Amino acid sequence: METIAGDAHGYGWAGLWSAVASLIFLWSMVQQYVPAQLEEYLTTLSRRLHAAISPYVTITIDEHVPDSFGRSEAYLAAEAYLSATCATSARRLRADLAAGSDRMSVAVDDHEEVVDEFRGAKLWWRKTKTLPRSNVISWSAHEEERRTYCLTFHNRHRGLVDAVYLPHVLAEGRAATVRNRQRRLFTNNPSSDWSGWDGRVWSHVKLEHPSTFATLGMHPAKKQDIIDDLDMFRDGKDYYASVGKAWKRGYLLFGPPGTGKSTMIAAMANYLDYDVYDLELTAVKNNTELRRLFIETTGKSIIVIEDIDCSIDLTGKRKTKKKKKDKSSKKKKKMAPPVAMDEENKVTLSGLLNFIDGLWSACGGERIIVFTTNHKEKLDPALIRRGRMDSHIEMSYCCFESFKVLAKNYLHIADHELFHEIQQLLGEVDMSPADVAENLMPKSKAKDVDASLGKLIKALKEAKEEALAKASIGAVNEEEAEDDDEEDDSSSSSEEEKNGKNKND
Ligand SMILES: Nc1ncnc2c1ncn2[C@@H]1O[C@H](COP(=O)(O)OP(=O)(O)OP(=O)(O)O)[C@@H](O)[C@H]1O
Ligand SMILES: [Mg+2]
Repeated sequence: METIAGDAHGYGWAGLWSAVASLIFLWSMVQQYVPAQLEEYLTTLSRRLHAAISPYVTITIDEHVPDSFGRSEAYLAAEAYLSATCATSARRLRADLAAGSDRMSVAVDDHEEVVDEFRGAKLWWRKTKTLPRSNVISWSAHEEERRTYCLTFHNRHRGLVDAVYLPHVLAEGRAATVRNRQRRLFTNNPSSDWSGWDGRVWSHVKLEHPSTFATLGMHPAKKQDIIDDLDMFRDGKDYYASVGKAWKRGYLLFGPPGTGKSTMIAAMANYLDYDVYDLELTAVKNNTELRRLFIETTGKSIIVIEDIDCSIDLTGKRKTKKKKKDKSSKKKKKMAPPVAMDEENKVTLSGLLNFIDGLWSACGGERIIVFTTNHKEKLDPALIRRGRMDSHIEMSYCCFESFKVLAKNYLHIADHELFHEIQQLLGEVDMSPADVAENLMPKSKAKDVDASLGKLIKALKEAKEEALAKASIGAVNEEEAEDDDEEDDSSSSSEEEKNGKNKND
């Protein structure tokens, strides 16, 4: 009996399997040979029937939208929202490691359903995946599988979903994406690489600079002003919209080398949690390339052009129109690089101005633009006027307040008997925070505070002596120059007298 029953059972399973296999085979044949139009017609018909009898509404959000590269923003926001809010209720999840990231992101797996509740409404999210028709040859990876989120809810919640729930999903999803993202440091690729197989105009690495406002040596009041300014900007979306301004802000950081301009940019990026686009202008051939680079930046980013006075000729045409030929204009001409003549083959001042505040800056909000320079006076006033470079921040030589921050960073001390002497010396000598930091750096693992401070005092005294020596040499030279001038004057006047005499004669 047992054997027969076992046989009957076995035959039953085999029969079932062969039936299922035949059905699958039949379905694949039907899929292959039923014309696409008929399949579409049947789908539409079944949907209409369903809509006529069901009180539920379904909204679909596709992973890829036609005529656009990459995944749709709505899909990504929905995915991030579900991962952040209701993924824990899902039984099947999919973990992934985003390129260049350390963190695993977990999302709802294919064909999994999760339930969300919002203001008393129940909403069902289901992730579906459709495979391509087997007789369609696809060249693009994302055309092979199509994923879609289907949001289903009762018809009576339609108003709520349209007006409140979907904007909520978008906002929360975007916020979750920003929270989870690995911040990146982008640099522009030379345009010869833009036509490659991936055609990327920017390359990126992880942004891992440790600088923060806490470790930045600067006067506390000035630092607080900058932090307040950044807060205003970050939370100012509605304000900028209400005054009709693009949501962007320009900072000009100027000051001698080693005073912390680049360090400040990293601190800003860390504070705001923004990406950094380090734009190397010398690698950009013309204004068209500049526009393309700008268009391919994303929001929540800081676009940086370091040493703006050296990277490019930004003197514009204004200076060529000047015809004064006095001594000082000759000097200025020597300092400035040759003026761009061929606008098609060069980034020009007007191109950069467009980049900052023209049409191109309106193609997306929440961007900060930072220029750094050691020579503010060399820049065209049009480039740095308020409204373009809204805030001009001078990064100056190390003051006592900055020194205290550096001492805390490097030696973990807030006070010391040598501080008074250092305060006096810093009042008399110009030393950059970079040089002060270098002197404070302990020589060995065991921090010898006295030795480090002693080294700094020695360096400050040497710098003071050097400055005094330079000043006395300068004074001597000036005296000599004055004497020469006097001699010239007297000789020329005696010549004039002679000439006058001759003329009179
Ligand atoms: N204000 C500061 N606070 C803390 N560290 C600083 C500061 N300024 C300089 N440093 C230190 O000195 C180094 C050089 O500074 P940074 O590159 O920011 O100077 P910079 O102003 O950008 O100089 P450059 O004009 O040459 O580009 C930094 O790595 C940092 O360690
Ligand atoms: Mg720098």
